[in-house]
Amino acid sequence: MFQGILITKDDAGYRAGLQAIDEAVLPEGDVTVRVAWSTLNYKDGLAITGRSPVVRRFPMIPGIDFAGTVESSSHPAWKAGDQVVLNGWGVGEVHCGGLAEVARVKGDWLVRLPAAFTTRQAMAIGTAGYTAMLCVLALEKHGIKPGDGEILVTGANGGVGSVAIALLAQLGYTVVASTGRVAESDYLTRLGAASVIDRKDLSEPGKPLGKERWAGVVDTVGSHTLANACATTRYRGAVAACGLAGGMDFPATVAPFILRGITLYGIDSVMAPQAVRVEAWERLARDLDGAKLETITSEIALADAPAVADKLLAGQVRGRVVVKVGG
Ligand SMILES: C=CC(=O)SCCNC(=O)CCNC(=O)[C@H](O)C(C)(C)COP(=O)(O)OP(=O)(O)OC[C@H]1O[C@@H](n2cnc3c(N)ncnc32)[C@H](O)[C@@H]1OP(=O)(O)O
Ligand SMILES: NC(=O)C1=CN([C@@H]2O[C@H](COP(=O)(O)OP(=O)(O)OC[C@H]3O[C@@H](n4cnc5c(N)ncnc54)[C@H](O)[C@@H]3O)[C@@H](O)[C@H]2O)C=CC1
Repeated sequence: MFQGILITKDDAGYRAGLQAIDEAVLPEGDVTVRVAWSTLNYKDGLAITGRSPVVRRFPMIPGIDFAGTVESSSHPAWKAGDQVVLNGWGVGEVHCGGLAEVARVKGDWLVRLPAAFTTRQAMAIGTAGYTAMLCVLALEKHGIKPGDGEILVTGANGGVGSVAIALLAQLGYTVVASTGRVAESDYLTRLGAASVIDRKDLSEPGKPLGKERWAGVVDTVGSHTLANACATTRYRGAVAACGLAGGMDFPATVAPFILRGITLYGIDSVMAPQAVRVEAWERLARDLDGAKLETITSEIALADAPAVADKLLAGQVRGRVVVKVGG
C-alpha cells in the first residue's frame, strides 16, 4: 500500500481525496518510480474537480507530471536509482499519475532529470513550465528575435504565463503581461515583464483586425483573448496557443491569417515527441533563472491537493505549485 490522491466516480458521485492505495491499482508499465515531487497544473485542477472530462478511467491517480527515482525497471534505458521526469503521455488521464508515492509507467515516456535541476525544481517547472518553453521555441523557430517588438503573454500570473515571462525576459524579449490581477504587477515586472495590461483589454468580443502591436504571442487563455491577440499581431508575426483558461472556443475570423500572414501555432505538451521534450528541458536548464523559478513557486502537501485544485481553477493561485510527495 502507498499514499496518494485517488479519484473515483460511481453512483455516489465524483470524489478525490488522499488515501492508502493498493499496488493493484497501478497500471502495467516497465518502470516503477518512487515519486519525490509532483505539481498542480490547470489540467490537474480539471481532473481533481471533475470540471472537464480529463480523467478517462476510474479509479485514477491524478497528476500529469512527476519527478522521482527509479525503483525498478525492465526497460533498457533505466535502472534503479536513476532520477527521472515525466510530463503527459495521458498520465493522470488514462494512466495513473504523479500525485502518489509510487508511479508505474512506460520507460519510453521518461526523460532523464537534467543535471541543472533537483527533482523539486523540475516540478516547479512542471508541465506548465515545459509548455511555456515549447511556446518560446515555436516563436523562436518562427524567426522572432529579441528587438523585433513586443511579445504578449496572456494568463500571465499563472504557471505557464509566469515561466514564459521569465524565459522571454532572460532571452532579451520585450514582454507585455496580460493579467486579471493588475495589483500583482510588481510580481510580473520582477519576473521580467516590461509592462502589464488588464486582461479586459483582450477578453471582450473584438474586431476582425485591430492595430498591429505584437511581434509574437504566448496565449494560455483561448476564446476572445486568443481571437483578439491574433487580430492585433503584426504582419507575419506568430501566436503560440496552448491554453483554454478563458474558454475552449475560438471566435475569430480569417482576416489576420489572410491579410497579415500571421501564423497560429498549436502547442501540445502531452504527446510531444521525445526529441522535442529533450530539447525543451535542455533549454529550460540553459535559459530559466533558478532564482526567479523559486520566487514563483509555492509548496503544498499531498493532502492539500484537492483544496488547492479548486483555488487554481478560481484563478486564486499565483505561479507554480509543487506538491511534496516523498521529497
Ligand atoms: C496539459 C494539457 C492541458 O492542459 S490541455 C487542457 C485541458 N484539457 C481539456 O480541458 C480537455 C477536456 N476534454 C474535453 O473537454 C472533451 O474531451 C473534448 C471537448 C476535447 C471532446 O469532447 P467530445 O465529447 O466532443 O468528444 P470525445 O471526448 O468523444 O473525443 C473525440 C475524439 O477526440 C479524442 N480526444 C479526446 N480528448 C483528447 C485529448 N485530450 N487528446 C487527444 N485526443 C482526445 C477522443 O479520443 C476521440 O477520438 P476517437 O478517435 O474517436 O477516439
Ligand atoms: N497545450 C498543452 O499541452 C498545455 C496546456 N496548458 C493550458 O494552459 C493554460 C494555463 O495553464 P496553467 O498555467 O497551468 O494554469 P494556471 O491556473 O496556473 O494559469 C491560468 C491563468 O489564467 C488566468 N485566467 C483564468 N481565467 C481567465 C480568463 N477568463 N481570462 C484571462 N485569464 C484567465 C488565471 O487567473 C491564471 O492566472 C490552461 O488552460 C492549461 O490547460 C497547460 C499546460 C500544457
